[in-house]
Order: sequence, then structure tokens, then C-alpha cells
Amino acid sequence: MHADEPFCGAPLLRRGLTPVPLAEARDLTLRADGQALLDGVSCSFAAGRRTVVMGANGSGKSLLLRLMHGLIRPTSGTVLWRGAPLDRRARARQALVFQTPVMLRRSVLANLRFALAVRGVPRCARRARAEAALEQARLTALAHRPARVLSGGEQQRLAIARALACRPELLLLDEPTASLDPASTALIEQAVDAAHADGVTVALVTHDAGQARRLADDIVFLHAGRVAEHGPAAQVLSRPRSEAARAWLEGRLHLGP
Ligand SMILES: Nc1ncnc2c1ncn2[C@@H]1O[C@H](COP(=O)(O)OP(=O)(O)OP(=O)(O)O)[C@@H](O)[C@H]1O
Repeated sequence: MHADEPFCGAPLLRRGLTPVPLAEARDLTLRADGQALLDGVSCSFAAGRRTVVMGANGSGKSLLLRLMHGLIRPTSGTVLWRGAPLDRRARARQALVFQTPVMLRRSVLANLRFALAVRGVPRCARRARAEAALEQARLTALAHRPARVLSGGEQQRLAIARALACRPELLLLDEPTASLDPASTALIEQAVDAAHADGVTVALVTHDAGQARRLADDIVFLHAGRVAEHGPAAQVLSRPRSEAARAWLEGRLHLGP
């Protein structure tokens, strides 16, 4: 497969089935100050799978997630949702969790209930749904604490619980464990696993090759704003085809596009 070709899920392809990607980037270019930050990026997040986006600092991973979520518009190219251009309704089927979560100046529980209100969940259903999400995230004991005083790991778990309480089809996570210790990282990975087991499609940015091995079904490897590799995790991690991914996985420096 050519590195820039959309990849839609190897097991299905092996069985002769062609899945429609849940979300797809088609030839996305993003320019700023005369510079291409993303340059002809095509890739897809296949339904029901966990796609891990990897690459060096500044390779364009966060920008790709923001484009896929419609937070920013590409200079050219298209973001597709179930084969049609991304629109407001489709955006509501996604949830994006930032590396540094944004918490309202309210309690943990109120943060969850507010998110549900914004998504139009009826008032009578909010409390039960918020409490269930807290229990799943093991945050029930902290329900009435101001969200902003929680530790980094707890805030990240709350941010993911808040996103999942809205029942997205696609959960986009931008380096959710970047500054967390192994125990907090394990709790986040459990939450991702549970969401995936519930049928949520996951796209996750990480620098951690161990995390990619544990979580990824597919990998998109970006280098200097381009897709260097896109394929099943087992293949990309053990037999990378691009020099950029090979060097990165071996911990060597690789400079230049
Ligand atoms: N609004 C912007 N205007 C100009 N340049 C930008 C803007 N946002 C991001 N960039 C640049 O685009 C490039 C890619 O940024 P991005 O945040 O996607 O990288 P990343 O792969 O997520 O990096 P990291 O691993 O360090 O988080 C970087 O060089 C960054 O400086």
C-alpha cells in the first residue's frame, strides 16, 4: 500500500469487505504564513477501531485531530464523516479531549452535567448519566470537589468521562497521558479500552511507543506534515516502511522531510 493511501481496516479487507471509514481526511493541506503545516494528508479512522497517530514534535498530529473535528478548516482538501463532508451534526457525534483539559469553575459532577446539558440531554436524565460516568472513571468520591483542584491525572479522567457521557461515535484524544505517571496512564488506557469495547471508535495521539503497542489497531505516522505510514499497528510497529518511522521507533534522529 502506498503510504498516502487511505487505510480502512486490514482484517475486513482480508475477508474481502471494504468498510466505509467513520472519518476520513482527503488530501488535507493546511497553510499558515506561507508554510504548509499539513501537506496532502490522506488517512482514515475506521469504524470500531483504535487509530493511534504518532510522529515527532511538530509533525502535525494535533492539527490533524483539530481538522478532523472541524475546529479548524483546511486550506484545501476535505474531511469526510461516513463518506459525506463533515457538518455540525457529524461534529456532535465526535468528542475531542485536549492534552490539557479545560474544566469549568464548578464541581466535578456539575462539569459532567453541564456537558450533557449542552448536548441536549434532557434534565431528568443528566444526573444518572453523570453519576454513571463518574463511577466508570472511578471519580465518584470526588464528585463534589471543584474540578480545577483535581490532579492532572484526575482531570484527564474527568475530561474523558465527560466526553464519553455524551456518547460519541468517535473519541479523539490528544496525548491524554503525556504528563501522567504509570498508574494514571493505566487508568486512562482502561477507560479507552472500555470505550472501545462499547463500540466507540478511537483516534489517539501519543509519543509513547509502548502505549501504541498496547492500544493501537491501526497507526498513522506523520512526518513533517505528511503521512509517512498508515497501516495495521503490528506491521507499522514491527516493520516500518518509511525511514522516518523506522528512525523514530529505534530512537534515532531523523531530520528533514
Ligand atoms: N495556528 C498556527 N499557526 C502557525 N503555525 C502553527 C499553528 N498551529 C500549529 N502550528 C505549527 O504546526 C506544526 C504542527 O503543529 P502540531 O501542534 O500539530 O504538532 P504536533 O505533532 O501535535 O506536535 P507535539 O508532539 O509537539 O504536540 C508545528 O510546527 C506548529 O508550530
